[in-house]
Amino acid sequence: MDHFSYQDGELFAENVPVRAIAKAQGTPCYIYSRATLERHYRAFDEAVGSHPHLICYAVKANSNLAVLNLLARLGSGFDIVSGGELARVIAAGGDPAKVVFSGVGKTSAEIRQALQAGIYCFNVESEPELARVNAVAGELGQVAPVSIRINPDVDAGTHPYISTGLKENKFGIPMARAEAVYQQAAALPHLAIKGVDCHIGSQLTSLPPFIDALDRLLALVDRLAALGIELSHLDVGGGLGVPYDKETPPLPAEYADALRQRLGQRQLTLVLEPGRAIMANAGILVTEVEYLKHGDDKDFAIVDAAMNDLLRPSLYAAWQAIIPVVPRQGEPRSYDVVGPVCETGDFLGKDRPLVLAPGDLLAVRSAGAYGFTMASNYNSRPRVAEILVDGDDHHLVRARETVEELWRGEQVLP
Ligand SMILES: Cc1ncc(COP(=O)(O)O)c(C=O)c1O
Ligand SMILES: N[C@@H](CCCC[NH3+])C(=O)O
Repeated sequence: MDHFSYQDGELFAENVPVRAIAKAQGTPCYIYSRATLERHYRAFDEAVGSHPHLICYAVKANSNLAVLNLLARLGSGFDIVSGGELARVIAAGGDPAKVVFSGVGKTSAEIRQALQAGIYCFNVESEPELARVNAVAGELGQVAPVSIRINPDVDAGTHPYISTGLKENKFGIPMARAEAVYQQAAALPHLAIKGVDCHIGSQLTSLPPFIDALDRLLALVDRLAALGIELSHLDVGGGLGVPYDKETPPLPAEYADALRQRLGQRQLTLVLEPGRAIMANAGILVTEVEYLKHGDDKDFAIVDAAMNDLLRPSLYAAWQAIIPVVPRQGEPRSYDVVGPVCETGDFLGKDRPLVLAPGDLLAVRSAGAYGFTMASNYNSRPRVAEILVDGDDHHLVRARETVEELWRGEQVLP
């Protein structure tokens, strides 16, 4: 359930007609629902319940400051993958002491920034990174909290570009090296071992891969304890999928129950890094039909949003529902919904049965995660506005870029 629904023949975001927002703010625009994102966060938090836990929302899914601020106010921690994301979390009022730092390519400057901010833990992804974190912490006279990200070699059964827990993927340290790397970490003076981490991929729609990975991690926790290395937390990453179409992923409650059962009596703090499951269905992308073009083989609806605004369909052949903001009566035609960008791969959806006229508004659903954050300025297109709906109100939480902003910092030769 989300808070985008038809009432009186038109699409509403919570209690506000989408048409009114588009009129006030122009199109394309992203619209987020506060009620939906808060409900999703609480679903995770309540599902883990009394077991000690920290939910570290994956900032890459949607890093709008207003979104981060709402999550911070609910008590959320954050999973970051760059110094830029850390800066956004802090700017939004997030608590650095609830931040985990993932990613295979942390620079020395980013490690320094995170140590100075006082983050909860680094999820270390390689042996050279372990040495680097130790060295930077030493320069600062600090001890860095670390977990090792283990690559458990589990098939997440998702799109190959977003599968991260297989041996051939760049992420984490192979299980076969795990004990040796923990022993190295234990011997380094500027590291404090806190936990173990994994993240096997995104948009997972069934429990077994999560459970399989968790079981492998728990076995490692026991082997480490036998070596005298005690961990205080276990980070299972993110990855819980959402229904874009007919998928039936487990609900946060089922997912968290399954994790808790596996943990049994162990008092390891459970860290979760959900991104998509919190934000995807808390957002839509609204776009206007500019032209209808009827070819010999195809009908095209040319809209004002494009692959630079929402990349998922082009990049992963991802399917997202496209619905009219004000449905019309009539016989549907099968449209490819395409943008103005000069690429054949620029489409938001293919073969969509729709009744359309130029000027109509369409909403691409499930666009709250990996929508705006993956947007670019390709074709010199300014990034679009983001609006947050809160009950009867809507707030512009990021203004549409101006074309002048696109060349800020650029110069011609004197
Ligand atoms: C390390 C890490 N944690 C968390 C996430 C969030 O994943 P999702 O949005 O699928 O929950 C990702 C992205 O896949 C990730 O790479
Ligand atoms: N960007 C991806 C998810 C990747 C997750 C990042 N580790 C998507 O849109 O589905």
